[in-house]
Amino acid sequence: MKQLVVTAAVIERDGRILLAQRKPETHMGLKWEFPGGKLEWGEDPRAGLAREIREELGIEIEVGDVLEVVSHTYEDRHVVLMGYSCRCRSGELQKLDVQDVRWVQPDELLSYDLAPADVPIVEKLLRL
Ligand SMILES: Nc1nc2c([nH]c(=O)n2[C@H]2C[C@H](O)[C@@H](COP(=O)(O)OP(=O)(O)OP(=O)(O)O)O2)c(=O)[nH]1
Repeated sequence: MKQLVVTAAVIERDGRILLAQRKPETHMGLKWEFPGGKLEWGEDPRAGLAREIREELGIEIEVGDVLEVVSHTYEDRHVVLMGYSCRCRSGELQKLDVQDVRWVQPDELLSYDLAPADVPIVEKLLRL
């Protein structure tokens, strides 16, 4: 089984959180998640997360503290998912490598069809 280290951005703006929908042809296709992706070998996690967000959404973010770290085993892979609190710095949101995006009120996050590994991150967010 492969093991992936994945970073995810919990981006807050005006009290709402950004969710992204995965493209249909990917693992967990059409599930909603916090945008981000796999780290490259040797890459600093915050730099890797800023890179992924630039590539997927065309915006620059400020990556803050770790919100939660989740270990989740899917059928074919073990994912270590690191969720960071983030803010937008500049740029216009574009759907460069995501199916869709949505700014969501925190109390509505759990009504989305989330990637299962993301649920503990949402629960942590809701406890804060
Ligand atoms: N970016 C991101 N990925 C997540 C989250 N939750 C979660 O389980 N994942 C999983 C889905 C994927 O297996 C992996 C991230 O992979 P990715 O987004 O970089 O790339 P990918 O679809 O091309 O992956 P792959 O099929 O090529 O292995 O982590 C999340 O909140 N954000």
